[in-house]
Amino acid sequence: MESREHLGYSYEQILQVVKFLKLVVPNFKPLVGVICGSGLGPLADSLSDKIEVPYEDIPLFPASTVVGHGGKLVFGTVGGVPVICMKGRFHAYEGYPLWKVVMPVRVMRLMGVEYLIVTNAAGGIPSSMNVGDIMIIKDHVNMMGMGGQNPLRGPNIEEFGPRFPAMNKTYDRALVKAGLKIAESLGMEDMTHEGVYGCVGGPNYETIAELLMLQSCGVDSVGMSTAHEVIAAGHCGMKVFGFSLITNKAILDYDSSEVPNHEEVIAAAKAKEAKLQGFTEAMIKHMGSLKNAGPPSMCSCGGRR
Ligand SMILES: O=P(O)(O)O[C@@H]1C[C@H](O)[C@@H](CO)O1
Ligand code: HPA
Repeated sequence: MESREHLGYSYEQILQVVKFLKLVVPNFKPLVGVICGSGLGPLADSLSDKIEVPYEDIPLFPASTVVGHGGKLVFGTVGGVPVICMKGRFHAYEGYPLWKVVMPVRVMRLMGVEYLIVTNAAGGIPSSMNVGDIMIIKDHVNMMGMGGQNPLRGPNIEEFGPRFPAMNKTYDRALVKAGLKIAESLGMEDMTHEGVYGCVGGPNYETIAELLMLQSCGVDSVGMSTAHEVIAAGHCGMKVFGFSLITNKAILDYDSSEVPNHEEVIAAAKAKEAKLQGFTEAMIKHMGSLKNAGPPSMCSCGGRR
């Protein structure tokens, strides 16, 4: 066969990472995976009985290079629910190919994760969204994917999922509704929205014309991550819940004197640390209760696991 560009880790390489982690945390089967967005690493701090593994100690793992992304896998529990947390994610703009960006999602799946919580820092487009609000993600527009940059590009690994996966059910509706209810029960209803996340490549923030285009496409929050992880998670049958922390308002006015910057992004995340920890913990407990009550794994991963 004609040779093709190298497009990812093999199933065996991902298993190799899983085998390493199972030696570090024997008998630990996480139900929930959490990916912490920019400045949102403290979401991992509320885990009990924590075991932290720096990315540099894990075979084949990329390194976190962005300020506000810690660079550790954290294992622990929340209300008795076993959780694996990525304190620090990888972005395409760091120079990583997308198959590398999503490798930890596949590792999580093979460790046993059934529910994935993705979080991010993002710019808020509707004027009703304020800095410090959260937006529960009901769907995404993946600008990078539409240009052909997709973490599933290349040979399909059948053990994870099909060649042509559907994406219309990937943000689990029941979890979106549960998230809205949980936010209300925590007194967060005035700061909680439901909307569509738009993924751009970064690392520059958007021009005004780009933001206006995204707005006209139905995008409510804009960021530089998440969609790739969600695609990989949907491909291997995970149930996904996600939220954006609105760290800055999209600037749509040519005469505005404001300029978006990463410092304000980190500061906005710091200011909401406690609330977001409480919200994420409640979502994890809810996922634990679904597992106890409901039917077994919905994963499409078959074969060799
Ligand atoms: O990892 P996330 O998507 O939360 O980080 C956002 C996007 C860029 O990495 C950075 C820009 O400030 O924050
Ligand atoms: N645009 C893109 N990514 C972001 C933003 C933004 O305004 N804020 C935080 N991450």
